[in-house]
Amino acid sequence: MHTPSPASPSPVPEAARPIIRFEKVAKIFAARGASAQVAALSDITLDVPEGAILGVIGRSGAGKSTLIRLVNGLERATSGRITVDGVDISALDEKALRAERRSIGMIFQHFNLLARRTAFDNVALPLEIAGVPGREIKARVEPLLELVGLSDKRDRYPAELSGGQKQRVGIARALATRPRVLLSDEATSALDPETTNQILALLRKVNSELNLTVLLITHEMAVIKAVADRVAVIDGGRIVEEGTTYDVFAAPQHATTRSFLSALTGQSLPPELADRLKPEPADGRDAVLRIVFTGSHATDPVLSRVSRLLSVDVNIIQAQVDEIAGAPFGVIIVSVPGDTATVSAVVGAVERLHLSAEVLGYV
Ligand SMILES: Nc1ncnc2c1ncn2[C@@H]1O[C@H](COP(=O)(O)OP(=O)(O)OP(=O)(O)O)[C@@H](O)[C@H]1O
Repeated sequence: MHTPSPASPSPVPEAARPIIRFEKVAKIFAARGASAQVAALSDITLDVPEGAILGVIGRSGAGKSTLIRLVNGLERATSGRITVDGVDISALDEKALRAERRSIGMIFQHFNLLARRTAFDNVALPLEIAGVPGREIKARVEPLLELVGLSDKRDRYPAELSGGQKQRVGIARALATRPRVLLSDEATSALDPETTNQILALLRKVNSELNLTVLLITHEMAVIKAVADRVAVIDGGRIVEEGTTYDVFAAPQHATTRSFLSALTGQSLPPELADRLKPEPADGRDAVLRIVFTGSHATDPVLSRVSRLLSVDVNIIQAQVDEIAGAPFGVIIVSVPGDTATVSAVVGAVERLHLSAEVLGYV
């Protein structure tokens, strides 16, 4: 049951310098007519390390779009500071902001291509606006079309392209001015799963080949799992959890994170079992445990060791081995006899093998 990720991310050193920084940022939308004011973001402090792909995940209305739009100045912060490569975006006037946007590429859910321009001319547009001479435009656009795999579609109009091809044009256009960072606003939400994986693989490719930092927003944990080195979970305008994708998947701390993770296969219980699960132990009930296998221990024969060591029957209910950020990751749901002594012996034995075990309930 191995789900291949689009590409294996290369680890970003923990100590990489932050290229995008949010420092105590708040955004309040003013009241209008009968609508009250909205605190869209509160106390956001977040670093995006250079060369990383950081994914921000949250439900509808959590503040994701507002957060990403602050980075290229499409929204202005009410308080706090946002810097991109040391430049304080919140302090720029409109003219300086337009110049700065050349170093901040952006791609969109609905691609935002100009219908009357070919693929080539869409990619060329930001260069035309920047006053780059025609010959140089050609020399820059052609390799970009090649990079995104669209050389043979250069003269096609958006209406003649598939969703995935349109997003490839969007990516090439975002890269035209050689940005240092790329913002991705739900770039795969309008695409089917296979095309989503291809576009995520392309993002990973441009991230590693161009050392481009990517800040993406999404409402899908599968996107985070496939492509992000780090993840920030946003809820009600606040970041409730942040860390490497691997650590957050292995040990989610916040209820919102857990609920996003439960949508991924292997994390949640089969519904029939979930319905029967009781919070308290009782005579004759078995305990249901979730054991998470990570890193170098992901493929250890832990269950047979625990079973042999403690002479306990370990019954596997569900098992999945996967890959997150290029490293193996497994989730196994088991049941064991539910008496307190056995449960704590099993949990202790699993933890001594450097894995984590959580009692989900009793059946
Ligand atoms: N221009 C605006 N004026 C007033 N309120 C706004 C404005 N833009 C966003 N909001 C409010 O700010 C909050 C956060 O919105 P935002 O669009 O950032 O959320 P989101 O996480 O991107 O949601 P979705 O996934 O649905 O796009 C919401 O309550 C929204 O109604």
